[in-house]
Amino acid sequence: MTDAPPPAVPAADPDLVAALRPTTAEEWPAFGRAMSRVFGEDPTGPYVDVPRPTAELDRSLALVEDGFVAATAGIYSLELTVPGGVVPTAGITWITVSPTHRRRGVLTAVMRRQLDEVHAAGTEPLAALWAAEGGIYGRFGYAPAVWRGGVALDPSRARLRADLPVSDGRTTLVDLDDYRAAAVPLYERLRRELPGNLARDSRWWDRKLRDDKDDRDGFTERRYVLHTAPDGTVTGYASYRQKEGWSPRYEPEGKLQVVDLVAADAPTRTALWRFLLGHDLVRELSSWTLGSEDPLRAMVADPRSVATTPSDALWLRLVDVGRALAARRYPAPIDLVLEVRDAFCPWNDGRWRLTGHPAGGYCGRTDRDPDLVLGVEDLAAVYLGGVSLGTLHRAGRVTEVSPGAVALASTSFSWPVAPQSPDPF
Ligand SMILES: CC(=O)SCCNC(=O)CCNC(=O)[C@H](O)C(C)(C)COP(=O)(O)OP(=O)(O)OC[C@H]1O[C@@H](n2cnc3c(N)ncnc32)[C@H](O)[C@@H]1OP(=O)(O)O
Repeated sequence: MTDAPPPAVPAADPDLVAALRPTTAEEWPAFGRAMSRVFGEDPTGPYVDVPRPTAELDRSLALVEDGFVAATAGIYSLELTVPGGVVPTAGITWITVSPTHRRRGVLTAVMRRQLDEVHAAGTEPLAALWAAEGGIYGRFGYAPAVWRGGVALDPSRARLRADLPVSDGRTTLVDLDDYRAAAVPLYERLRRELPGNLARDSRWWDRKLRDDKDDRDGFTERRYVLHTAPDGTVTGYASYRQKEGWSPRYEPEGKLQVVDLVAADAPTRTALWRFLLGHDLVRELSSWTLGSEDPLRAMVADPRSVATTPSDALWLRLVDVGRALAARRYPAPIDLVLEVRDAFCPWNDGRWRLTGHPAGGYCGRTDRDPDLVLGVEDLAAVYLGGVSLGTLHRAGRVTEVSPGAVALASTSFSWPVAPQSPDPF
């Protein structure tokens, strides 16, 4: 067993931690503009002077000095699908520190305050975020748990396999109201099957379906399609946008972006892709929404016809190791002692006995000898089943103390369906 010292984690300045406080509705115009300034964008749209309906100001944090908003942070109360269940999750957002205040430990103070408060409240064993840069959050125990595919293909060359199951339903273009009416209940029925999905109430659907011209990057407004079985049941939906383009020799160079695609079964998935790939004049079909293990690559006749550029999507942090590990299911039985290194959240640091099986899990403190030694960010990476613990072991990040423990844990932490994250927040 190796006994390497925990990685150096910046200590938070207690005065900075104490100076952070929630923002208010009156302060929102300054708070929102401070965020826009740091992200390098001009604030536009209806939510410049008032917060979006999804905002939770009581969970926000601001550092205000002489009326100047020097730092911002927020948390959304989310519900995340994990292998075999759904788990209340703190969705970390709005993280900015003014260039006037950089590298003085303000972010570290924000992370300290957020994780302490989420831990103390005891209702959210996980925290999650989308990272602006890959180097920011690892030191605080976060790791990418969902990877997105970055799919691109030329529909004039990519062919679906001839042996895919064929739907006897219909794919139809619909308006936004009909799309929403059908998509909301279908997503609600399916979201628990796919780790990485988030619960969406009407505020989050409003947000997801907003289609501001400023956000289209020259593409059309969104088009909406439903797939309906012969008995009228809606079994899938997709939304997409297009951009016209021509080469100097007047050859088509159009683009099509798939914004969303949900299918209840394989024939529906085939029908939706057949529809999307059937667009003439398009030479590049792309999607940033599909997960890195999306079935599409297995559906085409030539796997090289689908190019992928995977990148990290949802980052996860186990706020409370015991409760987080007990909240998911394990496809193969596991009974191991994990020695977890967590320098930033010492309440997690130490030995945990994990007993898991397909119907659930239990995880509690133990003083037995460990079978595996790993960092809390390694547990975050494998938690949704999208990253193999065996790979982290081969990378030198996980230490195997009991022979066979890596193979067992790798199998038990996996999940038959790879995670996806269609909702950046
Ligand atoms: C979930 C989201 O909202 S993602 C959005 C994140 N926000 C942005 O990217 C906006 C632009 N950037 C910023 O606002 C700031 O630079 C932040 C928030 C990234 C960092 O804030 P700071 O207060 O400067 O960070 P802080 O001083 O606490 O730094 C803590 C440690 O992280 C490191 N760090 C900070 N930013 C970065 C970065 N972008 N990449 C790599 N390391 C970083 C620091 O070097 C420091 O490590 P050290 O102690 O070993 O030197």
